[in-house]
Amino acid sequence: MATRLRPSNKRCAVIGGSGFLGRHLVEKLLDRSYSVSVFDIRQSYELPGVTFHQGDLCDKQALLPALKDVSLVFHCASPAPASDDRGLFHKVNIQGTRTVIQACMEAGVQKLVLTSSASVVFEGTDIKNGREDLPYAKKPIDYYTETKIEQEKLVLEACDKEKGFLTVAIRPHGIFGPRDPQLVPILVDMARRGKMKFIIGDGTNLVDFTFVENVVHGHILAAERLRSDSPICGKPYHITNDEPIRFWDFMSEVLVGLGYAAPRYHLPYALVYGLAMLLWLLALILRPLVAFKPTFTPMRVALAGTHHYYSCERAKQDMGYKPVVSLKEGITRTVESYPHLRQGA
Ligand SMILES: NC(=O)c1ccc[n+]([C@@H]2O[C@H](COP(=O)([O-])OP(=O)(O)OC[C@H]3O[C@@H](n4cnc5c(N)ncnc54)[C@H](O)[C@@H]3O)[C@@H](O)[C@H]2O)c1
Ligand SMILES: CC(C)CCC[C@@H](C)[C@H]1CC[C@H]2C3=C(CC[C@]12C)[C@@]1(C)CC[C@H](O)[C@@](C)(C(=O)O)[C@@H]1CC3
Repeated sequence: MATRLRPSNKRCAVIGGSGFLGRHLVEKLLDRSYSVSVFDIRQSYELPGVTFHQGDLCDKQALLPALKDVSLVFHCASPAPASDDRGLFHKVNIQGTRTVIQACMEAGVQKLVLTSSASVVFEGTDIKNGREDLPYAKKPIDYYTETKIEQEKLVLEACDKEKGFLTVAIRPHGIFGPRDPQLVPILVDMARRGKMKFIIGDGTNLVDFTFVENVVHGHILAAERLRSDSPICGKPYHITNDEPIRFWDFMSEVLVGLGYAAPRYHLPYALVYGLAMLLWLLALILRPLVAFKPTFTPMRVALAGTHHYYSCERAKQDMGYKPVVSLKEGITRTVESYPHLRQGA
């Protein structure tokens, strides 16, 4: 029996759909009766109704089959920030994104929603209620952010109403939630290694952490409002929980929720940042001889010791965005989703 084709505007592809954000996005799109194809370099799950295409997004011929009869593409693939692999970031986030844009145009895709990052404007100094018109960081702190800036520029510049190819960039910050691979697991690993006894700085710095379902909600809102007469074409949008929280209160709530002690002793921010820079340089110099990855990178220390929270007023105004899960509920659901990371597990 022929499968009933959904209207073209309900046929989408999620590039990076095997990842943390990607899988939550796929699940919500299925709930909203989209037909979904996933393109990813790895397959991390199976879901009824999802067509998986395995390949490297840098390979256009691998990409094109996943974009057949698709009108909407979500691009949420990226190498893991912790890899700190400059060449890989450049290959995937810059050259690969060019390939994604070319493939979308060749395949007749009408809408491309990019998952960017609020940190494209972050240079390691305080940002309080930052708006989207802040300039891109001239000195990004790490290679990941350096390539996320170029990636966002490529996608927003590709927006062309005449050609019927509309793009928008979503800038989440500090995504957390069930199945997150890089925040809670790394935090717990540090706690288990006795590295979470200290608070970097005075502990009062406010930051955004965004529950993953709110990020998904923002992506789908943008996709469904992306039309040639919409104000969102070719623009970036912060999507946050709209509840800035003290960085160290968030860390403590997650750690205590999982049975670990909260950080207690303060260390001067400048001292820790200077040490992190020294360690980074040492790792760079010794890389040909020995590969080691410092836990306290300059980016992580900067994120831990400065204010960095962003206004999502533009998303509220242009897309009617508001968070669907509160920070408190998000933290509770996240802690409950990691029984294997509990102290003593
Ligand atoms: N996690 C956060 O806090 C956060 C915050 C802001 C923005 N982002 C952005 O959100 C997106 C998703 O992040 P995540 O946390 O889900 O990461 P993730 O690592 O869980 O998912 C990324 C996915 O991309 C895939 N991928 C990587 N290279 C690929 C390639 N060459 N070809 C095909 N697939 C490839 C990976 O296999 C993975 O499944 C990324 O673009 C990231 O920059 C993440
Ligand atoms: C106390 C330690 C120094 C920090 C321990 C927790 C740490 C592993 C996370 C705290 C903030 C997180 C974060 C990202 C990764 C994990 C943390 C550093 C992030 C760099 C992931 C990529 C995103 O694009 C990001 C830059 C963003 O804008 O959301 C993230 C910023 C926060």
